[in-house]
Amino acid sequence: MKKVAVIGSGSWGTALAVMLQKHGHDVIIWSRRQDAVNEMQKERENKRYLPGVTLPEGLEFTTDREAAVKDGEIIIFSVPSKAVRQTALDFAPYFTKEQVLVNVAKGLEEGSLMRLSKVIQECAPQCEVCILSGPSHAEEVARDIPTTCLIASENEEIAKMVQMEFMNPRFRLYTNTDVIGVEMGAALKNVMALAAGISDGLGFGDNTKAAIMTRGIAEMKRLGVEMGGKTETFAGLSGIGDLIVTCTSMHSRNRRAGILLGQGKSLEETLGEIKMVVEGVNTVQAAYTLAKEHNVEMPITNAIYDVLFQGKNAEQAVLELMSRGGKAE
Ligand SMILES: NC(=O)C1=CN([C@@H]2O[C@H](COP(=O)(O)OP(=O)(O)OC[C@H]3O[C@@H](n4cnc5c(N)ncnc54)[C@H](O)[C@@H]3O)[C@@H](O)[C@H]2O)C=CC1
Ligand SMILES: O=C(CO)COP(=O)(O)O
Repeated sequence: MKKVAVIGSGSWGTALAVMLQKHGHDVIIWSRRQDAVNEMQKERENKRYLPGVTLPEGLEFTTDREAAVKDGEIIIFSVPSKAVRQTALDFAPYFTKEQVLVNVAKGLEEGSLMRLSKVIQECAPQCEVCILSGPSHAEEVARDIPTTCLIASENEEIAKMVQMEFMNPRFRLYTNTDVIGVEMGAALKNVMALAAGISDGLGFGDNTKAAIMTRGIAEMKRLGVEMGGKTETFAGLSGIGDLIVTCTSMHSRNRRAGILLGQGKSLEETLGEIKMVVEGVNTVQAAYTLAKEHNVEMPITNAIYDVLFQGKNAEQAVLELMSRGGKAE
């Protein structure tokens, strides 16, 4: 079993650390906050981000970057997309070329609109970077609920190594070499989860949700393929799989944010209430810009952009989506 370091002590980083430690790895979590480290050490719980889950014996915590990664053979990056570049730059001097970095954040970099594995690779060119993605809420993975994900890397050997290390009877991993398709699916499904939540918040039904998911995956695929991803990846775990879980689960931060928006709360009020990262908000802006740049039709994305950033009434946005000219499927 390889030693694992987890950078970031939010819900996902903590859940992965708990799961890997319980299944035999030696895991250390790096947090930027000393009070979080103290609490996790003393109380054996991450009360803010993963309440109700006991942190297993042996799981360690630190705020010291060098100490966090010096023995780690696999390093998990689990900070929100907005923090990925700075975190990678801060850690880069301590990484060695033997270490494999696994990004688990789902989003695109604000401004550059880059995929996150590219951002990390740019900051730490000495390391292999791969991606863990798929339908996997932290709240369930931390409780050993059977989950399937994938490890994506153009280097299949690296993907297989991480797959073999991280797999256990409660956490099944597939490999995938379509890094672009995987990362675009992971990022764009959060936009659709906002849409699904808004629909729920407006009081619409299962028909509406099915429409958002089906037409949503169509536009996710259009942009993803235009950017170099493969069509079939969008039918897999990091496409339709993650779309299903995020659009339907009450664990989803993006869906819950959508529900509040649909109920009439402002974006500011909504983010204040969720208290965890809602990646779809930044991704809507990125996807909106990329769709324009690549001349790809993304009606649901555009509608969510208008609701979030142009003050459009959500019900009006739905009406406009439904009243577009007739099309062939
Ligand atoms: N929570 C989940 O079930 C899953 C989350 N993800 C992705 O993982 C990423 C992290 O999400 P969560 O753990 O849910 O977030 P979270 O909201 O639970 O925690 C965010 C963590 O990042 C830290 N943080 C915030 N700003 C930072 C900065 N500038 N520098 C360093 N650390 C910073 C916070 O202190 C906190 O520990 C996101 O991209 C999310 O989409 C992916 C799969 C599942
Ligand atoms: O990516 C996720 C599940 O696969 C988590 O989604 P949320 O960020 O919406 O909770």
